[in-house]
Amino acid sequence: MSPAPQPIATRTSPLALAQARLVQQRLAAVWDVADAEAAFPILGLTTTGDRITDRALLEAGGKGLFTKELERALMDGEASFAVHSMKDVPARLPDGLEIACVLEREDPRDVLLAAGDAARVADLPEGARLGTASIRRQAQAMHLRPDLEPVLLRGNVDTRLSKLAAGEVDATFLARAGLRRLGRDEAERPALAPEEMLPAPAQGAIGIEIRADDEAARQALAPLNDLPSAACVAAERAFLAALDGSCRTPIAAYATLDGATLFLRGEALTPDGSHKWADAARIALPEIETGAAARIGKRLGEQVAAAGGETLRRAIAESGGT
Ligand SMILES: NCc1[nH]cc(CCC(=O)O)c1CC(=O)O
Repeated sequence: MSPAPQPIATRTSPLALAQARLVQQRLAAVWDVADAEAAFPILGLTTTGDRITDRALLEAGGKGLFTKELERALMDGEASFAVHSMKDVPARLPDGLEIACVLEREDPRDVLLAAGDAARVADLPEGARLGTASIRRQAQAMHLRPDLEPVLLRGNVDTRLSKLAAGEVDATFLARAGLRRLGRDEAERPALAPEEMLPAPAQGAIGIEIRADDEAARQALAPLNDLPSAACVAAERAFLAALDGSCRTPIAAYATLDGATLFLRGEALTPDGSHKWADAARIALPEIETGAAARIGKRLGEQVAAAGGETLRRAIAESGGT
């Protein structure tokens, strides 16, 4: 008798489906399963975040708009796994659920996509219309170029690219990881250096959530977990949690490992980009491990929060974070 199927819950955007398929293929390969769809069926779900297109409503909805329905499927036992872009996962998970696995991370950097092929923010024409729904990218770009005109650009990756091609905006930023997973040529445009645009916490990382008591799911995922990626993501998410915990605030963090030495950069900005607080830490870990990495992230987040003081607290409260 074959074991019970272990369904994979996912959003239904092209990127989310591509990521769920990737997890399905990896699971089938490591467990030598011939019929991947039978063993690990894909359960596509529409989330509140996919239904709402209005920014004000999105902000009122708060955290977890893109994850709640997938988590409900886990808790109800309809799914064994929920596949997420880790940057869309709130810093704190509901009780009884955990991220059991982080796949080896893709390039976490953003690419600039612009009419006229500007490769850097500095190369954009005066007053260019910058389309983004990301308050982080908007604040970081405005910090460098206060003359840019921000325009709300929503929709999935393909929609945004066609709006750029149609001239609705002059420039936008997208994560290289998402473009790569969608097989888009734009992925190979020059990536922005972290000094120019520090990525969102956990950008480029796929995480898989399970019920904490689901031993079969945890065991199935163990060979897929990439410890260095998990440690870097833990540091970045702890930085975010120390400051705010929402994905709609201008907060960026990027960790790398050189051997067991963790280098973490983090920053917070006001939404208009007028203020930026940045800091970094380079610390040798006793071993590559998420707990130690998270402690470094938390400490750096607290330092940046202290540096930002009341100005930063007010900016976070007003940008819809909590
Ligand atoms: N918020 C949407 C989202 N969530 C994850 C990615 C990209 C893939 C990743 O970061 O792993 C994107 C698109 C983008 O920001 O370009």
